[in-house]
Amino acid sequence: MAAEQFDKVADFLDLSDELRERCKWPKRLITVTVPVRRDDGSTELYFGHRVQHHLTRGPVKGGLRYHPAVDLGEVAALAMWMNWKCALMDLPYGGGKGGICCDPRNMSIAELERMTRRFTMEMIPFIGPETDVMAPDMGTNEQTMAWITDTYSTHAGHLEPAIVTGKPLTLQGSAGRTQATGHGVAFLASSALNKLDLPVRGSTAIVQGFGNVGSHAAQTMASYGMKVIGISDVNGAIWNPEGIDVKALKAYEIEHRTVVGFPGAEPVDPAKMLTEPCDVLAPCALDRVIHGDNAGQLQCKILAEGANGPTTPEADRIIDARGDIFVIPDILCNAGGVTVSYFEWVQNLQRFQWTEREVITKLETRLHASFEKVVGFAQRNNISQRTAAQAIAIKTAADAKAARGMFP
Ligand SMILES: NC(=O)C1=CN([C@@H]2O[C@H](COP(=O)(O)OP(=O)(O)OC[C@H]3O[C@@H](n4cnc5c(N)ncnc54)[C@H](O)[C@@H]3O)[C@@H](O)[C@H]2O)C=CC1
Ligand SMILES: O=C(O)CCC(=O)C(=O)O
Repeated sequence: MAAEQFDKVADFLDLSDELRERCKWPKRLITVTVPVRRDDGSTELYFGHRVQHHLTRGPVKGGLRYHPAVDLGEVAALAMWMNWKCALMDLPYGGGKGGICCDPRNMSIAELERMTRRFTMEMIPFIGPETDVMAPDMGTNEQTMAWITDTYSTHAGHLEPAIVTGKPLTLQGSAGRTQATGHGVAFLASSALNKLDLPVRGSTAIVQGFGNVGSHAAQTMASYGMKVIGISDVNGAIWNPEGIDVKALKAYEIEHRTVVGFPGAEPVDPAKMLTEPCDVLAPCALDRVIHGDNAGQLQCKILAEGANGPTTPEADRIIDARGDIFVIPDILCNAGGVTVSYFEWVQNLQRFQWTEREVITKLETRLHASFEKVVGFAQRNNISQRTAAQAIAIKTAADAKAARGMFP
């Protein structure tokens, strides 16, 4: 998907063959084996990957994912998208992504800690505040980042907070980082409603996924007065046409580790939920959930892509031909996370702390500017908003490569 999208945009930009090759292929692909002692005394081997797409514009930045579907190809695609996301948001970074093929839901906290520390040790030659700065993604969280900070800092002989972002506040994490991605999704969904002259208050939303991104997107949408009528997670989906009490759902989910069974809503088929009528559909979990078989049935006005890669190229073609859905493409829609990660890294390098209000204000200013840039570019060139976002980003990256010159 990432390569197909790239080729389309490279054609649009008329990139030279040399720049096309240099922009498309990742700089470094690293795979390590991670032996982990399980709690029962046995040892299991996991495969960990980190792909550093480009270092042309600065250190690479991007999350670390723990999921059974992780493989090198997936990580490479996610690293390429991170590259465009950072360029679109004008962050001084290239893109990177990492992952370990494992099922974190079937591992104890002690096993997760041992796996994270061993992976970090294997990565030490390749990461650093000026080369590669990881952050949370699916299946990882601020605790994972704390273990990475500790392992790296122990090796360095001093605390190195800028080695990762998305850390706990006690380890110089940034105010606002935990909610940043979901906040950005909701903020941009409300910007899109404004663009379409639809009222924000009382508009309806369906959110797939209730993890870091989905739960904060839903909570922020609810705080804007939007009605979140459907929410799903890996175990199932729930529905309430009057609007789900998202705060109460969060408390329920913390206790039960699922949204299923929440007393303030009815169960609904998770696949069918995606094609129900609503103003905003926000896929905030997996990739490729909007595909050739359901794109024609979508009844949303706005598709706010909180997840990375939720829409296949085939679905894109169907949505483009329909012309009645306002797409906020992933590299813009979920860029709130990496933007506040950048703020965290800057604060860490300066040994300085900003308030949550400062962080959120700076975040919204950047998101608003990029949103307007993408929507305007798409309109002027009569292209989709995904192609517009990627074109702006790929041109930025290609111009930086060209400015640095060709090979020595
Ligand atoms: N955490 C972050 O700051 C950022 C995350 N993203 C992307 O957002 C997406 C979600 O990431 P996080 O929220 O961090 O992960 P998470 O691990 O915190 O939550 C994932 C959620 O997806 C749900 N889920 C898994 N399989 C599902 C299925 N088949 N149907 C419905 N729900 C399902 C899980 O139950 C959980 O609620 C990923 O694509 C990630 O790459 C993008 C930008 C930043
Ligand atoms: O916060 C970051 O550095 C990266 C977040 C991420 O992995 C993403 O935007 O997909």
